[in-house]
Amino acid sequence: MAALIEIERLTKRFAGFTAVDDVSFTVERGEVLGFLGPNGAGKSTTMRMLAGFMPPTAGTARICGADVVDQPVAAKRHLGFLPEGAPTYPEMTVAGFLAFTGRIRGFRGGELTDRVAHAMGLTQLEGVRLQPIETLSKGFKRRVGLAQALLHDPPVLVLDEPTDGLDPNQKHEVRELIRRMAPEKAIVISTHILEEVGAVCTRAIIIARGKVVVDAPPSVLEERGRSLDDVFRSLTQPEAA
Ligand SMILES: Nc1ncnc2c1ncn2[C@@H]1O[C@H](COP(=O)(O)OP(=O)(O)OP(=O)(O)O)[C@@H](O)[C@H]1O
Repeated sequence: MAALIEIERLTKRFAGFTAVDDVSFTVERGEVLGFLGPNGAGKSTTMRMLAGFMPPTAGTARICGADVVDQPVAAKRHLGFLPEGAPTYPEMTVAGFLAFTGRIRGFRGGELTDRVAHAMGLTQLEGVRLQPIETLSKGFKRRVGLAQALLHDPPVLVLDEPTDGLDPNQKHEVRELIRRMAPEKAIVISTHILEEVGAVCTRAIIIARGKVVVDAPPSVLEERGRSLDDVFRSLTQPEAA
C-alpha cells in the first residue's frame, strides 16, 4: 500500500530565493515524523505546500494518494492541518468555531455535536467552550487549532509546532495525545524542542536552507554517540556544512 504522505521533489522559490529545495519523503501509517531545522529552514513552507495551502514551484505532494494541487478536496478530506500560529476566527467562541469547521467538513446534527465534544475533550477545552477565542491565552488558542485539526479524525495530521506556547503539563498532554493517535495515522510535526523528537517521533528529518540533510529514526541519530542537539548543530550551522 502507498504511503499516506508522499512528497516528491517539492520546491518553492520566492522571487529568486529557494526556500524549499527538491525535498522528497514519504510517511507511512504508524509513523510520527519530526520535522526539524533552524529558523527559516523551510519547515512551514514545506508543511503549507503539503497541506495544499501554498502551490509548489515544482514537485508534488499527495495525501492518501490524492494530489494536493489536482485533487485538493480529496486531499483535504484526509488531512488535519495545524498551521503556524493556529489562525482562527477570534470573535467566535471555542464551541462555535469548532462547530463552524465541523459544518464545513460536512457534519450535521448529533454527529456534529459529538465530534465537537470529542475534539474539545481530546484537547481539554471544555472549560472554555463558550469563551470567545480572542480572550484565550496563547496555549489555549493553540489547542483550539489542534482541536479543529482532529475534528474529522483524519488519517494524516500535519502539525506545525503543536506544543508551541503550551505549559509543561499541556505539552505532556499533547505529546501523549500524539502518541495515542500514532498507530492509526501518519503524523508530521515540526518542532524546535529536540527532546520532543525523542519523546514522540519514530523518525526525524532535519532540513537546512531548504534541503533535507538527515532522515533517520532519532535513536539511530543518537547511536552515533552524540546527542540530537549536537547532530542538529553540526548539520545546520553553515560553518559545519
Ligand atoms: N510568502 C513568502 N514570501 C517570501 N519569502 C517567504 C515567504 N514565506 C516564507 N518565506 C521565506 O522562506 C524561508 C523559509 O521560511 P519558513 O517559514 O518555511 O521557515 P521555517 O523553517 O518554518 O522557520 P521557523 O522555524 O522560523 O518557523 C524563510 O527565509 C522565509 O523568510
